[in-house]
Amino acid sequence: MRIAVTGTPGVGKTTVARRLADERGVSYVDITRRVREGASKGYDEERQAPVADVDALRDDLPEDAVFDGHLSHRLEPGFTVVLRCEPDVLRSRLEERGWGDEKIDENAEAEALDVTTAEALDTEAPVFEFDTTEPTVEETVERVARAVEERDERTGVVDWSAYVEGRV
Ligand SMILES: Nc1ncnc2c1ncn2[C@@H]1O[C@H](COP(=O)(O)OP(=O)(O)O)[C@@H](O)[C@H]1O
Repeated sequence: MRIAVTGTPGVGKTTVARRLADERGVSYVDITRRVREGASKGYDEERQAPVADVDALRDDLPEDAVFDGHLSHRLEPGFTVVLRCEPDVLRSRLEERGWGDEKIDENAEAEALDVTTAEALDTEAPVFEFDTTEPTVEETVERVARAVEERDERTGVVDWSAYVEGRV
């Protein structure tokens, strides 16, 4: 089965996807890296990032794998895991990466507004949403693995509306 691990930068995709792939003994696919290394069509100057070629990405994926990337839910997975993180905690994770304020604001806002979850729900795959704010990495991986086994589809597990209201 193909499992997509998606969400805003900093929510924990790489950490969780690598461990999940290890546990399941399947390939780990870094989708963002594939875009950077050629699965792209042009360059977005404003975002300073290549524009992903989703069709090219989709054509070249193993049958049994865990996909890591904020686009991975668009690659027709069998199951989508959307990781979530409280926006202020997310801000500190992104600050640790040395990201600039504008990029941090943009991503914290997208997280607060459930952007990735809404996109994932617009695809065919069942969606499992998981909050990584409080639990340890180990707890998160265990819960995600169990949810995949049990096909425990669930969304609406977080509500960051207070964050949005605090900023209007
Ligand atoms: N429960 C958790 N699940 C995943 N990552 C977590 C969790 N709690 C804290 N983290 C930390 O958050 C950071 C997430 O980074 P990363 O996995 O690269 O995110 P992403 O791939 O979404 O950008 C890591 O430093 C990780 O250790």
